[in-house]
Amino acid sequence: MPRLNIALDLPPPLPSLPNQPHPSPSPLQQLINNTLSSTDYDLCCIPLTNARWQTRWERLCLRLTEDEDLASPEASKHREEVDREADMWRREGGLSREEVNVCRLEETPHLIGLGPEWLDLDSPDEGIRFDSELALRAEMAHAIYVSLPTIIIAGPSIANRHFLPSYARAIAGLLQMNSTTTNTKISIRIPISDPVELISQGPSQPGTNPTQKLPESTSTGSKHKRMSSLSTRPMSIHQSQVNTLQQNQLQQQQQQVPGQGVRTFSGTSAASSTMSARTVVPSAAGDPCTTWEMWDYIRTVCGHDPRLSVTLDLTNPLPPSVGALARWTAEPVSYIWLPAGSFIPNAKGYPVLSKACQAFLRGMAKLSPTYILSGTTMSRHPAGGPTAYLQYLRHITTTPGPGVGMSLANGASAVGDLGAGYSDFLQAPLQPLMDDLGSATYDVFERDPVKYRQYEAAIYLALMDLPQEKTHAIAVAGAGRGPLVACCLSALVRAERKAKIYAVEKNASAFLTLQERKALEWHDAVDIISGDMRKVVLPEQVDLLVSELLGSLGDNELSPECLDGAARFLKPDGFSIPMSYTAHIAPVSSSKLHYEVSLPTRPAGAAETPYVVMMSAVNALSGEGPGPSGRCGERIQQCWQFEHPRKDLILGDDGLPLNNTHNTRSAHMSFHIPHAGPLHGLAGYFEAHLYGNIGLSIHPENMSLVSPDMFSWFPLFFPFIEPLHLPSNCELVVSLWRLTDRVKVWYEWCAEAFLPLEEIRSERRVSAQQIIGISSMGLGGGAPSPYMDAPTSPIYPTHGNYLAGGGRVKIGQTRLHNVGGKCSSIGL
Ligand SMILES: C[S@@+](CC[C@H](N)C(=O)[O-])C[C@H]1O[C@@H](n2cnc3c(N)ncnc32)[C@H](O)[C@@H]1O
Repeated sequence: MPRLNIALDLPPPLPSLPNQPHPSPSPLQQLINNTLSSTDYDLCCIPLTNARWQTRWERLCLRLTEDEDLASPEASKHREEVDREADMWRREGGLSREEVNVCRLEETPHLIGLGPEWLDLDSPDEGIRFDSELALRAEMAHAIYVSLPTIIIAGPSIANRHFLPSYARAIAGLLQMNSTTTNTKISIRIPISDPVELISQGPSQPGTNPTQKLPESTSTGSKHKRMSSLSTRPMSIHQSQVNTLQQNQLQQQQQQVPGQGVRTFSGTSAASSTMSARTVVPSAAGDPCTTWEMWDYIRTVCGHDPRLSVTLDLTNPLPPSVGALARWTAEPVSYIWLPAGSFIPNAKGYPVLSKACQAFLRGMAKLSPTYILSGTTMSRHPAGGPTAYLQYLRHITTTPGPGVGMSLANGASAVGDLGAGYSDFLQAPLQPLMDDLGSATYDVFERDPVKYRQYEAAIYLALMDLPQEKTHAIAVAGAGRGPLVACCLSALVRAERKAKIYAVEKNASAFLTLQERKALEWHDAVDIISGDMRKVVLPEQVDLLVSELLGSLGDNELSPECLDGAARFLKPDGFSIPMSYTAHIAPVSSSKLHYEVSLPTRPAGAAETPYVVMMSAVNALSGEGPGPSGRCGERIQQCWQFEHPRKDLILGDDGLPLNNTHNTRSAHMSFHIPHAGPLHGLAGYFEAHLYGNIGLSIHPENMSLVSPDMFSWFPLFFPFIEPLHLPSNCELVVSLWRLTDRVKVWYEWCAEAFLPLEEIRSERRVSAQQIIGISSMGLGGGAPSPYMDAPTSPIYPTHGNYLAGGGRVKIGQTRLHNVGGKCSSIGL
């Protein structure tokens, strides 16, 4: 496993600023250098600014409480002066020298900067929100000035979900600062879980501590005891609406029967009349997603900016659900914050991580996050001292073990060095029919011993079913540089059968290699024929038609069309190897792949094109089982099948089918989505039945049984232009078509999301009326729908095929992608 970076959150005190001109190195540089040279840490992490900045900001931006404000003439004069100073600061912005911990370019290369914890971008107090944003912009400007590689910004407050839009808008604004010139990245520190949600959903992971004290901000909703000094001004219409809304919510909450209501969590800050607004987006039992949902909201508002990432904070307990954890493997997690408190003591008192946490970190390794260890000097564990955390973490991150989530990276372990650099890299699928492959591409194919072993085994079994005394005939259609011809020759020897082999290849360059092999190795045992298998004529009919024209989805390199043309070669009782193949898909989430397909440098239509991808930072969204409604299929579902040879086709005089309609296909599949996530695309796989019990498979759940360690094919990725947000326990209906005209074949795809009524009405989720109540709680929202309990509600119809097995509420859909093959197609 590659070595991952580990950073030390430097404990206070930090060195004071230099007191002589241009010291080199500066005191901070010296501290960083000493730390990195005397330990095995790679980076250091410190707050960008210090307590003086907090003091000044609070003095300028917060109003004194009535107790503090003596209302004397001197006091109000003083207040006026401070207000003036505050407005000057609001106009000019900026930090002063003694307020920053980092002030020189040379100090930042090995540094991660922390933004202030005390800023409140989502405060219930509108003035505090605005002044927090101004303050953070000053920090960002400084971070950009000193070329800080990353600034980690404290995440939004779980208690203030209602004001998350303000938080996200402020971050979007930061990303715009010097956006064309700066490399400074922003990482949002998001807790791995919301302890309140975990407690309400049941027991936590063993080795974690669900009862630990909630962070202050979680329970109060406000980080500041005072109000904003801006709040002394006339209240905006928005703010007064928010206040009314919150009061209504509080009343509703008080009227609700305990245990059945909308979960709100509100508290008043000590001296503020403004309330917090913990509006929990309802999550299904077993899917703690509050904190992920906050991140999802922020990055969506920020347009999936590549300079924005997550710092996943493991201070809170891990959610007990593996699926809830696995979603982070498809997110841009650049940092993992590991406080000493997240370790547990082993029998000898050394700090170790729970088994669940180890598995989680191993699963995250594919994202190459940097770990930040904090609180290591606080002597929380009896043995090992401050370096014990680092040594243990190095051990965990360099030794392989089971990780969370299903691997979608077919053959990734077998491909080894050959696959280096392929992770999440988008490759245009090969078009071996339209294009002529280069020798280097054939070379890569031929390095996979498993594929040819399977073919040879299948050919051997087929030969064993032929009589020994006769001389048979075999056609290898699409022979390339000849490896399948070699497989046939070996199988003939093993099976003690005799056969003439005909090798057909349309790539004139590959045909040169075939000529050479015939001259030097095969001689009369093999006849080579140059041309398209749909047109060439063989001197005799054959017993076996061997081909490998399979793409990642099976049929996407036009194996069906080519083999329709080559079926003429077969005797009436002849066999094709492969005999059949199937296409399979699963809905996936991957912000990396979504970002890659959406890059402005890609050609038009790039986001409506299927790609071959060795999937790594990808999470499967679908779950096993039928879902709450009983309507859904497996986690990875079969779309369709092709069989060869087809005997039911009407053929023309040339022996070819009159048209290609028989090769069109359509599939409509329902998937259960147990854990909320954004749908970014579909992962496509194939399985081929070669002969007897021999096959090829890149289906993630079957590959290790059917053709273990085969690495010739990576999955196909069908992207969605716009991610579709899927809530937990919803149903996703995916439609995929294989279409064709006279000159090409193409795929079209789209998806729809539904929330089953069973789920909405289930005891585990809030009642349907409450759902409507929640969705209408935004400003201007009305009362719960009067149609809710009507038997033939237009919102929740309960009859008709479409809703067979119970109703469901449509919650979203994508557009149809690649209509008419306008963005991608495969030439016939
Ligand atoms: C995926 S490669 C397989 C090559 C080789 N059989 C192997 O397994 O390594 C497919 C081969 O079929 C050839 N091919 C594709 N369509 C063909 C057609 N219609 N007629 C003849 N050859 C074709 C391509 O040029 C290419 O060499």
